[in-house]
Amino acid sequence: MELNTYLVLVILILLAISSFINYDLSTANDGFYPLPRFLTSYFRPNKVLKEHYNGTLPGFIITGVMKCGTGAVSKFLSQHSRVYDIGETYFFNRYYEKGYSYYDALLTRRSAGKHKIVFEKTPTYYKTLPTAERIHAMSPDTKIILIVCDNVQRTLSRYLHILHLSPNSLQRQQKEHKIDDLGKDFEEFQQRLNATIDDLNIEFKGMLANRFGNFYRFVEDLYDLYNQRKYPFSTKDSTLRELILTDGLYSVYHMTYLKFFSPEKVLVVDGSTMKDSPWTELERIQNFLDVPVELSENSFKWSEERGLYCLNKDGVPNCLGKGKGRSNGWEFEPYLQKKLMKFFKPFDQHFANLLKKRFSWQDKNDEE
Ligand SMILES: Nc1ncnc2c1ncn2[C@@H]1O[C@H](COP(=O)(O)OS(=O)(=O)O)[C@@H](OP(=O)(O)O)[C@H]1O
Repeated sequence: MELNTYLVLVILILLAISSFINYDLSTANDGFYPLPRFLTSYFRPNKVLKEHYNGTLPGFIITGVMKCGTGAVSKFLSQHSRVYDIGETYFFNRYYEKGYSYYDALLTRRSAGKHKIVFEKTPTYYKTLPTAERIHAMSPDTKIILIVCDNVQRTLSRYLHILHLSPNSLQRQQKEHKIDDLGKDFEEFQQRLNATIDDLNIEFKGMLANRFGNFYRFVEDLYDLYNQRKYPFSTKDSTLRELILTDGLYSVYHMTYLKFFSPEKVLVVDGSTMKDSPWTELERIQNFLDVPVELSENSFKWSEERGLYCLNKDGVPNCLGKGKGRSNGWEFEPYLQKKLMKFFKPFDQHFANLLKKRFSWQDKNDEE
C-alpha cells in the first residue's frame, strides 16, 4: 500500500473513532430512550491516584454548597457522640498532588484516639470537577452530604463573605480583584448583578432554543460545558458574578456526583431550614449516617440576639461565630430579588425533579 493511501486510511479510522466518541446518544434512535448523558464518559480524564488507599477513611464528606449552612451542619453534627469533625481539608481539589499519605496523616492526626465516624467538610468540593471521581477512587463507600439552599440568599451571603475577607497580605490582592469584579459597594454590586443576569439569560435563551425549549436537554448541554470546563463555568472565561450565579445550578454539579455514586450514597440537605428548624434536616442526616438520633428539637435554642437557632447549652444558646449569620437584616432591592428568583426558579425545579423532592424555599418563591 502506498504511503498516501495508508495515511488517508489512518485519518479515516481516527475520524470514525472520534465521531463515535462524540456521538450523542440522545439522537441515536427515536424509538430508544438513551442513558442520561451524564452517565456516559468524557474524553478528558481527571488525574486520579491509582494506588489503593488503606489509611484512615472519612465515613462521610460534606461537599458544599458554599454559604448554604455547611458550618452550622458541621458544628451541630459534631455534638453527636458517634461522629467527629476534622474540619476543612481541601484535599480532593487543592492538595491532591500531595498524595494519599498526606490525607491519611491529616485525618489520623486530627482524629487521633477518637474512634468515631470521621468527617470533613470542604464547601467547594461539589463544584470542582475531579472531586467526585477522586473520592470514589479512594473509597466508593464514602457517603456524600450536599447542602443546598435558596439561591437568592446564597448570592447575598457570597457577596457579604467576600466583602468581609480579611485584607491580610496573602488575601489582599485576591480581595481587591474580587471587589473590582463585584463592585465598590452594595449598590454597584446589585447593578452589575442585574446586568449579569441579563447576559446569562440571553445566553441561556439561545441554548434553550437550540433544544426546542426542552429544559432537560438544555441542562445536559450545561453539564457538557461544565465537564469541558467552559463558559459559564470556567474560572478563566467567566466573571466572579457569573460564577456566583452558576454555582447555584445544582443539577449540573449533582449529575457529576451521580456519575460515580449511587443515589443512596448521596444525601441532599435543605440548608435553608438550618435557620428556623435545624432539627428537621439533622434527623434526616442522622438516619442517613445510620447513627441514633441524638440531635433533636431539644438540642437547639433560639437566639434573639443573633436571629438564629444555636446549640442549647443548659438553656443558653451557644451560637456559631460572628462570621455566620451576617446576612441577617440585608436584602436585595425588590426588583433584583424578583429577578434572581425568576432566574433560579426553573433550575431549582429541575433539581427538585431530579431528586423527587421539594425545597423549603420553593414555596416562598412561588408566593412571589
Ligand atoms: N443556625 C445557624 N447558625 C449559623 N449560621 C446559619 C445557621 N443556619 C443557617 N446559617 C447560614 O449559614 C451561612 C454560612 O454558610 P456556610 O457555613 O456554608 O459558609 S462557608 O461557605 O463555610 O463560609 C450563613 O450565612 P450568612 O448569614 O451570610 O453569614 C448563615 O445564614
